[in-house]
Amino acid sequence: MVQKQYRHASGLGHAIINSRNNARRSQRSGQDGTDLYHEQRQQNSTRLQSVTQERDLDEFLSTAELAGTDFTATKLNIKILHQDQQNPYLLTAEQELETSQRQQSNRQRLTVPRRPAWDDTTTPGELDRRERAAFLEWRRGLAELEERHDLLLTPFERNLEVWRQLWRVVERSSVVVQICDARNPLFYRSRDLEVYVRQLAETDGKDKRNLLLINKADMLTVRQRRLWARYFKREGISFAFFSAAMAGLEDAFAVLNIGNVVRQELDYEQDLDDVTAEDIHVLSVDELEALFLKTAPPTENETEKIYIGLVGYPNVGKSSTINALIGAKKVSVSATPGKTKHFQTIHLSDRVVLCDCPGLVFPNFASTKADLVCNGVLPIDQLREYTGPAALVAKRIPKEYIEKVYGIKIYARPEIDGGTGIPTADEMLGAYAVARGLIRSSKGGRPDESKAARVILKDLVKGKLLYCQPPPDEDPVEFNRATYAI
Ligand SMILES: Nc1nc2c(ncn2[C@@H]2O[C@H](COP(=O)(O)OP(=O)(O)OP(=O)(O)O)[C@@H](O)[C@H]2O)c(=O)[nH]1
Repeated sequence: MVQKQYRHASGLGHAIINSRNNARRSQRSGQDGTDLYHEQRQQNSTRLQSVTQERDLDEFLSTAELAGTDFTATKLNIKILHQDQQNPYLLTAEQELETSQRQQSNRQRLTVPRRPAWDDTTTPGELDRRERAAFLEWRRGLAELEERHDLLLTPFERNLEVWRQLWRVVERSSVVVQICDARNPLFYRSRDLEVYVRQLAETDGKDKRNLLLINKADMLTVRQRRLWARYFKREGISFAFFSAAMAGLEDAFAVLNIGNVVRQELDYEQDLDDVTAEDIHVLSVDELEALFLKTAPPTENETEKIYIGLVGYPNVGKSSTINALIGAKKVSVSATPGKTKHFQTIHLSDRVVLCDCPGLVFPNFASTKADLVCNGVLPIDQLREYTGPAALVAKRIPKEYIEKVYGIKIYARPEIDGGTGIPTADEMLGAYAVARGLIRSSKGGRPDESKAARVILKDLVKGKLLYCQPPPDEDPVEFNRATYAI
């Protein structure tokens, strides 16, 4: 029993014993026992460094068995974190890096299905068979990517009929507009669709162009638009900012752009110098229509119609954009994903015809399910595991901002008590549930965190709680600072 206790305490015990022995050894090594200066120095240096000490410390960290406690050592600073500070459904910084490297090396496998080749001799039956076979092959490739490489993908469209609609839109259009949500443009962009558009242009011999329309630009600050504009320009991506919500509200819309000029001067930054006021201008509907015409490849004559394909994930605002363009409610707008079911053509003017594709989720990488929920591609009402997405909200959006939006107070375990100062999912949800009186009757009146999560996550997706993802290599905290300072 005694032995067992001794073994159990070996890490910490050894660290202490070694340190005592070191001290004794150093005392003994003094020739005459009077060299106090050297002794002190030796003791001091033992305290401040070193290899031996690190070894003892490592041993301590790797063998300590304090239940519910995790250790992180940063240089000479040791932080003791409670395990509940790291949500098991989120990735650690190391895992994030590792996942992102794996994603990078498999990026070219995120394809959209291609329509197989056909000509006048192909019968409809034969084409149907080929399309099904090609589609199955494509699905197999993505399934393999998910399973063998352990990569999480968006819940991409698995209905061949929807992809057939996309094929028709892309074949028909001379400009393919991918509409993205400004809060995370790259998440909603399919690079491979752009490749497909270029390939089709080559095989069909009819020029086609790509355009990325960053909708919901009203959710971005001027600086955020500038950083994105710089990124897109450097990447050679044709882009434009738009706000379907503001398009009809002239005063609010004007503020978006007048604000630009004033604030642009105020927050002048050298490295954003190559971004012009035009690059970050939020287009009016007339300007958007003019951009479609300008982007389209030259036509043989002035009367030839130009087909503009509008493509995008559910809920990025395709219907709102079309409504803004046509200026009348001919297309219904809804907050429910997946409303637009069929490819429809809308004659905007004598020259411009819009081809509206059903909203569809492209294959793209995601780091966690929580990330998918926060980007609005997994339905919140059917959510069972809500702590991951809630923890992501609490991690990304400063506590003070959440408190202000809801008029609540959130307790977060302070750093001195092993916390991070950032609320955990439970701390944030508990505070919200208590403040709103969301109580679980079946659990003896305990706060209903699941209901709280649903409300908060829906507010995030709607933009009431605002978080914007920065371009690659930009710091998210810095990127969102102005939003949370208001
Ligand atoms: N803040 C803001 N919200 C917008 C904007 N455009 C659309 N929305 C909102 O985003 C939600 C989805 O808009 P829709 O136009 O229905 O989206 P959709 O892409 O047509 O969706 P599907 O029909 O499912 O394909 C609605 O709640 C809109 O009010 C915008 O420019 N700014």
